[in-house]
Amino acid sequence: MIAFEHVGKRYGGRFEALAHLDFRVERGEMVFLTGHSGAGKSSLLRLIMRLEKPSRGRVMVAGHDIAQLHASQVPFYRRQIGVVFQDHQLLFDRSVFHNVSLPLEIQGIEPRETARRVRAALDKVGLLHREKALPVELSGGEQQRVGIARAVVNKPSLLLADEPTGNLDPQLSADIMALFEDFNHIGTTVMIASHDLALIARLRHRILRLREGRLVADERAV
Ligand SMILES: Nc1ncnc2c1ncn2[C@@H]1O[C@H](COP(=O)(O)OP(=O)(O)OP(=O)(O)O)[C@@H](O)[C@H]1O
Repeated sequence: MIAFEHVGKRYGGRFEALAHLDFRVERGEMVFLTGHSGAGKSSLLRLIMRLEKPSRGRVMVAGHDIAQLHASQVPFYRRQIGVVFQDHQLLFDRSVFHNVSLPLEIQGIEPRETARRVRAALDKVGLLHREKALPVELSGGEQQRVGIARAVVNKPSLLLADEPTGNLDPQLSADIMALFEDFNHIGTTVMIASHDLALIARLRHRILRLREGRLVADERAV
């Protein structure tokens, strides 16, 4: 699904945020990405989203070198990727329903189909009964689940998350990770950047460890 081939990323002049990255993630895998602050986790995810291009090497996704995509193809490429952020980036003047429907509205999906898909996504994250609520009326964990519903409403084949439990207490963090596991069980490839070492060690998935932009360990659960 994802292959990094000798990938390096420099910002500006000489600073190397990522270097010599070589790894593959197979379709249907669930992988954690960890490392200290500044190790390059977000940069790596931004390369997969094609928000950045590598300075060296190739990032292959579903068999394509994504640096070669024409600008007009990039929106279609991104639609197969669901993204969850730490601060969930919800629109606070829109209901839960409308936050989740936004990606479908942008694509021009007709309203009845949109409503069906939004409710299916909200159902999966356990928030169907909150569709009319505004984000401020929800707890932090519920807000993050709205962010996840929005990320999966397009049924992406790849789900990326950048510190999705960063602001949550341990129980809510475990609940959110269980939700990612549910999506992984139905075939979605999942990659999660997290520095919550205790939590990710318990979950027993593959862990890629970055240190100063290099891959220093690739640990598979036994
Ligand atoms: N757009 C940018 N321009 C210049 N430097 C950048 C840019 N984005 C990231 N960096 C630098 O690249 C390095 C890696 O940053 P990155 O955000 O990928 O790390 P991270 O592991 O996600 O850290 P954190 O957990 O703090 O978000 C850092 O030194 C950062 O300052």
